[in-house]
Amino acid sequence: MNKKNFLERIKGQLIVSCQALPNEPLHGSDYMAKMAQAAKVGGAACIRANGVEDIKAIKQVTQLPIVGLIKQDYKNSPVYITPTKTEIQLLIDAGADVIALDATTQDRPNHESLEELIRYIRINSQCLIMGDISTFDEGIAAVEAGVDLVSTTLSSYTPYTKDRVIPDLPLIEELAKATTTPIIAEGNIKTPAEAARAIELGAHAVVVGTAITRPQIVTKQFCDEIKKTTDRLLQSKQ
Ligand SMILES: CC(=O)N[C@H](C=O)[C@@H](O)[C@H](O)[C@H](O)COP(=O)(O)O
Repeated sequence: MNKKNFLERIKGQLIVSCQALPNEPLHGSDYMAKMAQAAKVGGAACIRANGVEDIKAIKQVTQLPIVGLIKQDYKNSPVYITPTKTEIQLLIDAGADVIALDATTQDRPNHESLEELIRYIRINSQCLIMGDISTFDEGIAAVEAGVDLVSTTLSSYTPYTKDRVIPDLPLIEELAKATTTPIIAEGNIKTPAEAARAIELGAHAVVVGTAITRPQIVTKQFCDEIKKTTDRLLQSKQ
C-alpha cells in the first residue's frame, strides 16, 4: 500500500485489533471476521490481525487495510511477534498491507536480525512495516533501522518493562516528541478517554484490542469489580 495514503487514512483514527488465540472462546476466522465487521460499523479505519486465515477472512469482508502479524513461539526465543522471514513471507502472501514485527532489542537466537527482516520485506513486497517496541530507546532504534511506524505494543510485556504504567502514555508522548515517524499508541488502552488522550499526546493512531474484542476479559473486569463491592457490603453488615 502507498505509504502516504495509508498514513493519511489512519491519522487520528482507531485501529481495532481482532485477535483470538486457540485457547480463547472466539478463536476462528469466522468470529474474527464478524468482530472486524462490527469494528468497521463502529468506525475503525484499519484492523490489526494475527495469522493467515484471520487476515484473509477479515480483508474479504471489510476491505479495510490490515496490519498483519503472526504470533509464533520459537524455542529459547522471547521474540514471538513475526519473528522470522517465514512468518513475513506468509503475511506477504496473505495480503497484509502492513507487517507488524517485534522491534525490541531482545535476543533472537538463531534468527535474522531486525535489519535483515526489514530488508527482506522491502525487497519482496510493498508492505509497510510497523515496529513493535517496549522502550523509548527501542523506538528510536526501530526508526533508525527503517520501520515506517512505531507501535508501543510491547511496553509492560518485555522483562525490563514490567513496572511501566499502563497504558504507557508517557512513552507515547516521549516518542512522538522525539521523532517524525508516526507513533501508534497500543497496549492496554481500556477506555475511549485513554484513546483520545493518546492522540492528544501525539500518537498518529490508536490500536485497541482486548477492550473491544476479548469479551471474556472485559466480562471478568466487570465481575471482579462487582465482587469487590459485594464483598465490602457483606463485611459492613457483619
Ligand atoms: C503483547 C501482545 O502480544 N500484544 C498483541 C499484539 O498484537 C495483542 O495480543 C494485543 O491484543 C494488541 O497489542 C492490542 O493490545 P490490547 O489488547 O491491550 O488493546
